[in-house]
Amino acid sequence: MVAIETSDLTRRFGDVTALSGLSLSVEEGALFGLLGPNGSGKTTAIELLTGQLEPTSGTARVVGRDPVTEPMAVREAIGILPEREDPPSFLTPREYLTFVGEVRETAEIETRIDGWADRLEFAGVLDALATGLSEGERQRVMLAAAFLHDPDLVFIDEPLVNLDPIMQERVKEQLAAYCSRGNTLFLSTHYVDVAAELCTHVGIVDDGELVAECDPRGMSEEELLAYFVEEVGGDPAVAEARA
Ligand SMILES: Nc1ncnc2c1ncn2[C@@H]1O[C@H](COP(=O)(O)OP(=O)(O)OP(=O)(O)O)[C@@H](O)[C@H]1O
Repeated sequence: MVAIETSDLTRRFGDVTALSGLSLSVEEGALFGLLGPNGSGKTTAIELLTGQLEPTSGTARVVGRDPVTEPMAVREAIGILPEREDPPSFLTPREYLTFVGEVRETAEIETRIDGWADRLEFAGVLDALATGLSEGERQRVMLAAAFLHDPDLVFIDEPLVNLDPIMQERVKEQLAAYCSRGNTLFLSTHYVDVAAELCTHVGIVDDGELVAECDPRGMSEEELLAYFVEEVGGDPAVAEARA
């Protein structure tokens, strides 16, 4: 079954074409990574697929629904962690996650909050005001919010930003476990190591265009980096320096 399908999806902002003719298919159970340099269109793609932005042209289906005509149905079916999002400073993580759980009509909210706080190691700050949380703690709370109602498909823009190396490993384990249960993840990242280590499929975008797709399993990080640099027309010395 297909979780996400796009055809010629395009978004312009005035003279800037943020995303140009994206045609993509993501199977259910995939851990799909949209990999691209800064400004290549990754966030725009996520915003189009999650119904936050309307395309200039082209179409998308997400869990069988059209994000333009059925944005609420898409929103109900998915989880999302945008690139820049924090829990409100005047609420505790527990209060914020309870609110999200209630809006999402989540069963056993308390148990799920405790479960995610244990898995992502923020139980110690569950009842502290969010204003005092570190960047990494905020990111973990927001990750928990994206997964709290146990959606079949989750979008995450730059999943490991602000996390220390130990917590990065913990989050990678959780993301892989989520997909191993048959769920689908759509990540955007400009980190090749994240794509190489985690993803079952990678799409490379450059300047708003999908320039290549590959299965990174069986590729080393260096091989994926060399492939990425070649596809985005970067300086090969960057990849050679890492080999
Ligand atoms: N609301 C907007 N108005 C004008 N231009 C925009 C808008 N949103 C995005 N753009 C432009 O579209 C292009 C793609 O932006 P986008 O944020 O999708 O890239 P990205 O790959 O997510 O970048 P990064 O990795 O730096 O987060 C950029 O040139 C950006 O300046």
